[in-house]
Amino acid sequence: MSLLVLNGGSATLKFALYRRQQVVLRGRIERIGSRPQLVAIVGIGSTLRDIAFTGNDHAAVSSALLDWLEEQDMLDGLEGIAHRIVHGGRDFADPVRLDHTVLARLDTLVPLAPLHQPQALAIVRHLLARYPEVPQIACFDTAFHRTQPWVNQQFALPRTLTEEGILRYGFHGLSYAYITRRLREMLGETAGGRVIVAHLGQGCSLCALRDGRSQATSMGFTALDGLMMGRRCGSLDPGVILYLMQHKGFNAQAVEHLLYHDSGLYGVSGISDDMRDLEASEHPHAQEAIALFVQRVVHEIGAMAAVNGGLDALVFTAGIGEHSQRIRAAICQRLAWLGVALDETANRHHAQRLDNGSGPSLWMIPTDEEEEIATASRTLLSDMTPGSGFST
Ligand SMILES: Nc1ncnc2c1ncn2[C@@H]1O[C@H](COP(=O)(O)OP(=O)(O)O)[C@@H](O)[C@H]1O
Ligand SMILES: CC(=O)OP(=O)(O)O
Ligand SMILES: [Mg+2]
Repeated sequence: MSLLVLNGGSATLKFALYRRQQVVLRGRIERIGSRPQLVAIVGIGSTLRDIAFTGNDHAAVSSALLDWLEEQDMLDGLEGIAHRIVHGGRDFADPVRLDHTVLARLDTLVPLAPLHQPQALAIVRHLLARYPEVPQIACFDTAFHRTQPWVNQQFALPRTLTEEGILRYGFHGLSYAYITRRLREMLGETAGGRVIVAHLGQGCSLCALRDGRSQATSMGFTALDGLMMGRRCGSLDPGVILYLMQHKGFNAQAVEHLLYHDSGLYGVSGISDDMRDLEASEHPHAQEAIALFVQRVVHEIGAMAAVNGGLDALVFTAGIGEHSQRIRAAICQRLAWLGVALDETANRHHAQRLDNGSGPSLWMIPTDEEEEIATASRTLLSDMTPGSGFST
């Protein structure tokens, strides 16, 4: 029996195939929307390079992936497909079986996550038609934050709007749940301290944890708020949007494009949304984009430390957090006031433990959203398919 996990990002599709509880195959397809390309595959002798990507959207790319997996006999005994769904709104927190009724409710959240929700739901619809008997499960990026204290979920807006669900939801919850589990395995009781996790990837956010639970996070109603990202600007004075609409002729669509596609590292550098390209560039605008990125992270870590009343541990994860020694060093240097002291050799070698023995502990922990999705789905799947072995 096997479980396929699909994690659709704005321009990526990550996948992992589990047999029992072991991952037997995983990989990622990047640049969906322009030139889909398989970047890495682990766990099987052959590669997906021979895959023909005839279409260029998430449903077409997932279809090509499924064709290939079938050809390799990898889907024999497929008993479930589990998805990362970015927005669960107020109604969805626990993993849920996807059917057309649930999909219709998740459709209403598309405007709150236009980079992620429509792509993921298109994949689900495609797979429901293709494998009608295979249960599909949604795991939500918002779920981990739903237990936050009331004050950290509110905007200072009129209550009527709050009651309609205009709240701070927060995202990257599957990543934070995975990191929390890893910290607990590594640290035991001390993992319950004042922890900040910095998920710095294409999307970036912070989470303040206490007793292993989310206390506050930098993303809000949508995945636009908080840190500067690859193409998203993060926190912005809402007055800027009013000004653009009232005086510069921007309509809602133009604002959406500006905020989700043209801003962030890409907009400030004018070069790339990818930290690797900016680090390699000597152009002053690339260096300024990096400086602003670090400034925003430092600023928001200060806020998260204030929420938690101090800092016992700081974790870096996701693409930039896992791979950029330069960004980690620049952030840690600016956090000396919190007692943060980086071991530069450990940082250069991308070691798991990064502090020099004094101050808060510092960590680099590769995230694994697919593993979290697989774990979160198993109980539901075992209830649906008794004897399947999903819970064993
Ligand atoms: N070696 C590296 N050095 C610096 N940044 C990197 C490196 N590898 C990846 N990144 C950054 O990580 C980003 C991708 O992060 P990732 O967490 O995989 O994104 P997502 O899952 O949201 O698509 C890239 O856009 C790039 O900015
Ligand atoms: C929610 C979000 O921003 O996700 P990603 O980092 O995959 O873009
Ligand atoms: Mg991501």
